[in-house]
Order: sequence, then C-alpha cells, then structure tokens
Amino acid sequence: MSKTWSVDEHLEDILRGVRPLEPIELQLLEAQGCVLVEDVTVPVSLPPFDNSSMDGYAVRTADVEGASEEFPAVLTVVGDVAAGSGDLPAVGPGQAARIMTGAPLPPGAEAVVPVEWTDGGTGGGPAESMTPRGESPGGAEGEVRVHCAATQGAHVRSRGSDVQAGAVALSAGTVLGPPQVGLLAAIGRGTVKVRPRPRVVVLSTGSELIQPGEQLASGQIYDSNSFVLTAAARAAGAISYRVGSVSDDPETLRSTIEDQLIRADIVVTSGGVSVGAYDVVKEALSQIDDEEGSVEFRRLAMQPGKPQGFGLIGSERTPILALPGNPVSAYVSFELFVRPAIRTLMGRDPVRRTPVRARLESEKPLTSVEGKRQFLRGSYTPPPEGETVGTVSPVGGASSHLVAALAQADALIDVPEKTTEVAPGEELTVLPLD
Ligand SMILES: Nc1nc2c(c(=O)[nH]1)N[C@H]1C(S)=C(S)[C@@H](COP(=O)(O)OP(=O)(O)OC[C@H]3O[C@@H](n4cnc5c(N)ncnc54)[C@H](O)[C@@H]3O)O[C@H]1N2
Ligand code: MOO
Repeated sequence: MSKTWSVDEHLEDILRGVRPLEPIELQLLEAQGCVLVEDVTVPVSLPPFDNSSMDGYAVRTADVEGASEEFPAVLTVVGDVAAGSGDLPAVGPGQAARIMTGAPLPPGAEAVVPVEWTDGGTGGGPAESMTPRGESPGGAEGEVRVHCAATQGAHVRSRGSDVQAGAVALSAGTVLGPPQVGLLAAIGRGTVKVRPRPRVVVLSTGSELIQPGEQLASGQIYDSNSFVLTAAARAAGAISYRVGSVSDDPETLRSTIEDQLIRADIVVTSGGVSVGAYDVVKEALSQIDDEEGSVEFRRLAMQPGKPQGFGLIGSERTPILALPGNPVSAYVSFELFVRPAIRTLMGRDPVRRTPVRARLESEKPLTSVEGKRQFLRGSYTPPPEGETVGTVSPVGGASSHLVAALAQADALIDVPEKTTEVAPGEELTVLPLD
C-alpha cells in the first residue's frame, strides 16, 4: 500500500514546486494587493509648497496681533488665491488675500485666519462661510475685519511636512493596499514594479454537473466548486479564470487543460481524484509522458480532503493541484494548499493562515478519527481584551457535503491526527478565515 502523506508533507511538496513570479511594472490600480519589489523614493516633497489648511484669509501676523471681535484688525483684501492658482498676489502690511484650502500661501503672508474668525468682508458679525466668487458684498476686494490673532504658520501646511523629497516612501516588500496606492499617486508615480497577481485557472469535473441558473434533470447537481474555488483564488489575491465543468472524459479534460496552460500560473481542478471508475482527473493526468510533466495522486491523513493530486505540467512546468470533488473537501483543500501556493507566487508573507488558540464551546465533545487530521468548520470569537484565548463552536457536522454549514462558518478547527476527542472547554488550534 502506498504511503499516506501528512498535511504538512503535502504542503511542503507543493511549496517546493512553486517560485515567486518575476516582477513586472504595473499601473497603480493593477498593482493593488501586490508586493512591491523596489524601494520607492519621493521625487518631490509633499506638500510641494506651503499651503492653506482652511478657507480664510492669508495675513501677516503683525497685522492681526491683539485682534478681537470688539477691536477687529481691518485689512485690505488684495485678491483671491484658489487651489491651483499660479499667479499669487503679494500680501503687504495691512493687507490680506482670500485663500482657499490647499491654495499656495502668497508671498508676504505668514498665517491663515479661517473665514469664521472674520466678518467675511461683509461688514457684519462673524461669517459662517465665504461669499461665493463674484458675489457682493465682500469677495476678493474691499475690506475684511479679522476677529482673532494668528501665530506664524497658523493653518499653514508647510512644504515637506508630509514627506520630504529623497525619503523612502515605501520599501521593497510592502503590500500595496489602498493607502499605499494613494501615496504612490500622491508622489506622482504612474507605475510600480511588483510581483504580479498569479493567474489561476479553475475547472471542475463531473458529468453530473450543470451551470447554476439551468434546470436540474434527474441525477444532476449544480457545479458549485468551480465558483467557490474561483472566488477563493480571487480573495487570495489571484486573477482567477473559471473554466467551468468538464465531463468525465479524459481526452476532453487533457485537451482543455492543455488549452488553458497558456494563461495559467496555477491550474486547480476539482473532482475525479478518488478510486471510482469515473475518476477522470486521475485517469487523464497520472500517466502523462515525461515531456508533459508529471502529476502524483496521493492519500493524505486528513478529513476532509483525503485524496489529492499535485504535479508540474506543460513546457513551463505549471503547478496543478487536483482537489477532491466533495464541496467541503475542495474548499478546505484550497485553504490548506492552493492559498499558500498563490501567496508564494505573489511573494506574500505569511504563506499560511495564522493559527490562533481557542476554547471549545459546545454541548458535547468533538470526536475525530484517529490517524486523520480533521478540519471541522467553526464559528470563532476572538479573546476579550486582556485575554489570549478566544472561543470556537462547531458549525455543522464533519461530512464533506455540508455546504450550507460551511457558508455559516468563519474558521476551521484543526484537530490533530492523534486526538480522538476534545471536551467542551478544552483548548484547540483554529484557523480564522476571511
Ligand atoms: N471507495 C472509496 N470511495 C471514496 C473514497 C475512498 O477512499 N474510497 N474517498 C471519498 C472521499 S474522502 C472523497 S473527498 C471523494 C473524492 O472524490 P472525487 O475527487 O473523485 O470527486 P467526485 O467523485 O468527482 O465527487 C465527489 C462528490 O462531490 C460532488 N462534486 C464533485 N464536483 C462538484 C462540483 N464541481 N460542485 C459540486 N459538487 C461536486 C460529486 O457530485 C460527488 O457527490 O471520494 C470519496 N469516495
Ligand atoms: O476526504 Mo473526503 O475529502 O473526506 O470528503
């Protein structure tokens, strides 16, 4: 009888076969979720010039010293400075310029007073907002009464106060989330060098499968695996292509895979890997000739997910993971084997999900088959503040066809091979999912 592999042995074998993808230069939004492979330095300081943080008036501090509502400083308005203005009016003694948030501080001005600290040029009490451009009274001429003093630099965002030219904005190894994409845009980068998202081709096998939306005939079921696997690959950061289901015909399967290799960094199949008479993936791939690569089918000490296939195929030796067809087995196998492979291709760390400890919350003990590492579905509650161990309660049973319960779960409960029973209140290892 052939060897039974442990979960870790199978994963290590897969990870030996996958290498991070070669970096490429990508447009910013294409690079979202990818790992940067270069240190990005700031070409021009941010902000690039001193600018106002408020809608108000640019003033000289000496002119507004001691100003109050009772004894306002009365200044002559010399013009408007809007964000984007290139032509700046100089502010001399006794003068002020209307200035908008983000607009460059004009020469001569040392501070900004918000419009609410002035009469807005109306001659009345404190203003709530500026008079729209072109409306009178007030506006970009006449006088403004300032009701408060302002210190040097008040409401001014100075050049380089965010980040200085020459500084490293993002270092190699950073994962580009939305704020990082935003920073790259803010410093003027149009493209960046990253490891690209892997392209994952997903196909399911089984002559019983039909597309969701069609009418079920006798003996048929809807193909759900190709959907869950495509969605899971996308959630893991990959670009995923759902080919859909292929019938139980080895020739059709072989030629479909061959056609798909051109756009695949990984191929994932579901079904047809067990010991039945129609196990098409096993039949099609276990005896391909050496030139085409090789795929090994093995038994794992694991439930669900016992039968698995892994190999490298085609001229590029593309990794192929052949997952079992039972829907929960396919999903759990994705989490344990395909997701780490995808993350390795992306250069993402950590490759595996981070385990946490949790106490079992359940009416009765959990039972597990000796010699099999069991991954039960659970609902996980993180520890309250100050504690380190959360709680987990089982969701649904152990059978690998229970998709409704899977959809209610948010964690996998990892029961070691040797454990046959876990009592309520005992600690376990849990893999929270997202
Ligand atoms: N005599 C034995 N029979 C089985 C064994 C065994 O050791 N000895 N292992 C069982 C285990 S464990 C698993 S897991 C399955 C794996 O079988 P296959 O990978 O060959 O999968 P299929 O036979 O094609 O399908 C199994 C099951 O899942 C349903 N299925 C398949 N694809 C989809 C899909 N895309 N969407 C939804 N459901 C799907 C399929 O209809 C079957 O019910 O083998 C056991 N048998
Ligand atoms: O191992 Mo199968 O994956 O138990 O259902």
